[in-house]
Amino acid sequence: MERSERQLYADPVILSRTSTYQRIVLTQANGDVRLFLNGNLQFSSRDEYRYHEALVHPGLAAVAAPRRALVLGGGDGLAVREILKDNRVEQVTLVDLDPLVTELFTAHEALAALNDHALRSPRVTVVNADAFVWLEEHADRYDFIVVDFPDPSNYSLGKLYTTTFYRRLAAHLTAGGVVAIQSTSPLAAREAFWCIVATVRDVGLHAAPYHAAIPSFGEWGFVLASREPLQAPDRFPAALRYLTPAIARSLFEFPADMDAVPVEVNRLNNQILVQYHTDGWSRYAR
Ligand SMILES: NCCCCNCCCNCCCN
Repeated sequence: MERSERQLYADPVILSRTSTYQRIVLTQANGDVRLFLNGNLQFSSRDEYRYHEALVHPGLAAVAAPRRALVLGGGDGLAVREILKDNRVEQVTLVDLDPLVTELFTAHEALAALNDHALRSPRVTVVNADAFVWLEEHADRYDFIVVDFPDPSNYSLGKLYTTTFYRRLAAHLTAGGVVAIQSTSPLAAREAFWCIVATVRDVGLHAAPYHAAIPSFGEWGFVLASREPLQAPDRFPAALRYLTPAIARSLFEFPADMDAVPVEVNRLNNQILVQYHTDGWSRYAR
């Protein structure tokens, strides 16, 4: 790694690799491990439990009998770790583009420890493929689907937030199934967040937006998509550090500064992307 690249990261770099798809960098300082893909933060080990509990458990708790789960993106295995806490789930399929990421989080002892060795579980199957193509080429249905991609900051990622993608997702849902989507920041990227909500609704799914405070990310947003409106969650696995049913219910309330704004729908031929700015706020752009 060149000195100029090292200077991009606040903490010492402990691992850097270039895969076919992206630059993968891990930093560590005072026990805080951070993953960056193409320079964009994906998690901080100090607070990732908040993000992954919020991403997984409200949606999973809303499924009556979740036997089969699918995770798209999330090659770090942290969302899979959360799903495995629910004993009702028998099988999890993880589809992540980059074999180098899933290998690192399976075989590198310190990294696999972060996901409780979830990717080595006999309940988990890891597939390395482009989720956009994989959904079109496979027919299986799932009770619970997690969408954990990086934010839609370029054309290749933007296609994973379009009506085309959400229609493909809907075709893989069982009748009472639920999709949980990481949806960028409703505060720092307000239009991009509500664009995801509008795009899910445009394909005929119910969308339940919610948000959580993740110190390393800021205020963060998620969307539950389903065929029928969902009941509020009333039960979670015992081993959580952040969520309780009462806290989860409060996350579905939006204060005025994050509330819905008029937005367009994101289509494959009209992508709305997030542009990061150095002031920490993002813009909504084409
Ligand atoms: N303020 C910058 C925050 C950037 C957060 N980027 C979102 C990453 C979403 N995917 C995370 C993958 C973790 N399993």
